[in-house]
Amino acid sequence: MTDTHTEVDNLHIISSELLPTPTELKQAMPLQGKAMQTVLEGHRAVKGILDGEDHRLIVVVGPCSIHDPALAMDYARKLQPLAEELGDSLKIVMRVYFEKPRTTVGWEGLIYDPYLDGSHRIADGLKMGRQLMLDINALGLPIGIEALDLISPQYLQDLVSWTAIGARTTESPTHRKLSSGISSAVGFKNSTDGSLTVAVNAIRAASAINTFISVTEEGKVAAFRTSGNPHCHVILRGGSEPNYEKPHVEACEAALEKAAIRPNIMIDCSHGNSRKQHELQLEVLDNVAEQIEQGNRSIIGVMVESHINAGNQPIPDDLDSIKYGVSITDACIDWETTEVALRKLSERVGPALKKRHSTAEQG
Ligand SMILES: O=C[C@H](O)[C@H](O)COP(=O)(O)O
Ligand SMILES: C=C(OP(=O)(O)O)C(=O)O
Repeated sequence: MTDTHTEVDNLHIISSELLPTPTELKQAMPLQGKAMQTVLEGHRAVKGILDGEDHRLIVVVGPCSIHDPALAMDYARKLQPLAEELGDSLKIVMRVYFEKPRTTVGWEGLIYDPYLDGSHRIADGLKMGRQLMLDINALGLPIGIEALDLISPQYLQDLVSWTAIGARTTESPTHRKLSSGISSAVGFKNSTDGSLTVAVNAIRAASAINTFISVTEEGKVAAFRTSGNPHCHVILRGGSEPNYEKPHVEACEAALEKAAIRPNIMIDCSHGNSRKQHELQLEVLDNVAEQIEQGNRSIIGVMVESHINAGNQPIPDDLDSIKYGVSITDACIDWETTEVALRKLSERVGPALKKRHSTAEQG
């Protein structure tokens, strides 16, 4: 502790460890070449969809959490050709979630605990995370994350094409301020109890000018002033009951219109909407496709939790016995199911998306 330490502060701090600065990490692992092009194109496409200039549907798909970079690359190598194949109708963004918000306690993701053993080697987690994000972007596959920690974006956010604020933090003023300065589009989930108002309020807050305290890329504390993020949208993820069907979507449209916010809605097929049963994501996806076929104009994207193999597993005591390609957080659908589901989605919504775009242009 420093010499400003008194007998009444830091009572519960056991230790602290300096981390590399964001500049140090970025200089060692710079964003350049194809990876840079992927992020630029990812921003452009996602924002174009939210602005109604690009007819496609955003599909944020991938593991609930990343626990093994090599495995994440195996998944990315499967997803990238599919993203290219379906690129006329779907803008596929890989879920690369490595900060996990827990309801109480549990493994907190690759950045906070990269070795899955409670050692919390954050410096290694940041390095592993940045390298993985560079590698996925270098394949031409854009990345979506959940922004949970308020400082880690300085290390990683340049690699992100779409950002979520989770159900547990949408009401948090500091996450709203952070979002107002994030360069990518940001989706706000409804809260875990199903409340939509917090997400609508979050968009209002994040699109406004804000000031917040954080660290600079050189690791100094600074007050950051933001211009507000014009590309925010709602994510309906269900609560105690699902909220993806037409009446929920219409209620969400009305709430957004009342708040003078462009009605852009993403449907999370997982979480409360699947009642945490991974196979039920397919029913949600079918329902969304039907809504779009029937003329829905506000659904701009879907989220799907998918991995190489289905289901989930607890983290075993013996880490060598962890099952390959299976989630260690929420259960996911497997790759084969994902591939079929996304092809079917593309086939079903492709013509309807083009039609809604051309009628919007005429109108
Ligand atoms: O998406 C993952 C989980 O739903 C979220 O992190 C909460 O997990 P928990 O309720 O298992 O802690
Ligand atoms: C934690 C997540 O979702 P939610 O915030 O909706 O619970 C998630 O998408 O990983």
